[in-house]
Amino acid sequence: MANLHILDHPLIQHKLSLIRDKNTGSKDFRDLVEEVAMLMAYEVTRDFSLQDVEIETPVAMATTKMISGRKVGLVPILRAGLGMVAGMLRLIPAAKVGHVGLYRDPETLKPVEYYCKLPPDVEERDLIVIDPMLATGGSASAAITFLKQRGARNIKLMCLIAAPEGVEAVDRVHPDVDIFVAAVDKHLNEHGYIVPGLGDAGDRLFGTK
Ligand SMILES: O=P(O)(O)OC[C@H]1O[C@H](OP(=O)(O)OP(=O)(O)O)[C@H](O)[C@@H]1O
Ligand SMILES: O=c1cc[nH]c(=O)[nH]1
Ligand SMILES: [Mg+2]
Repeated sequence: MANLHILDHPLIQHKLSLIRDKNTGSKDFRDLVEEVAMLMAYEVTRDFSLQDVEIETPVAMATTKMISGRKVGLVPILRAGLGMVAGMLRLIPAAKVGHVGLYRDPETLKPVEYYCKLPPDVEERDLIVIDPMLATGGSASAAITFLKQRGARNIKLMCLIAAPEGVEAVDRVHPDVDIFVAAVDKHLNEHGYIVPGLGDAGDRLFGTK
């Protein structure tokens, strides 16, 4: 699939194994999710354009490069997407953060919206939707649809772990969206959980359950 990018850097894969381990407690889980999000941000921003700038080093004038004026927005899907925000802001500190609150109904597995607060100029920004888990794809698809309804056009999706079903679902509804993941797992189980996955990302981040 042309718009699926699997980020297989050794540091990302090593940390993802620790995140998956059921014996990793909430504090380490949070730290690792933040670190992996930061490492993934490095790849997700690879296509940012550069412009020449003139600077004076202690030795000479130089023509060098800086990121050109695109504005960036991060859009975590609540709750679990919050765990990835701080790591991404370490690399993209000028980004504004919008929040979309969705939970997945445990019976129907359909997303239910409960919150949406976005930067006012969302249509001018390059948006990165973030959520650790892409399972059926319902939540990510719904979040991207909200953003498009509010005028956003340039949207990427970044998740730690995806199920093949979720990648296909997002690609079917939003073929214009590039999807960045650290791993595509085997399948979903009968409760809609990714196998082998990491369990419930929100519960593991925040110690609920
Ligand atoms: O691809 P889907 O089938 O929609 O599932 C993925 C969604 O499920 C999880 O959220 P959850 O509903 O558990 O909410 P939470 O983050 O508040 O725990 C996860 O963080 C995604 O948002
Ligand atoms: O495996 C899954 C699927 C949905 N949400 C999670 O947190 N984990
Ligand atoms: Mg959850």
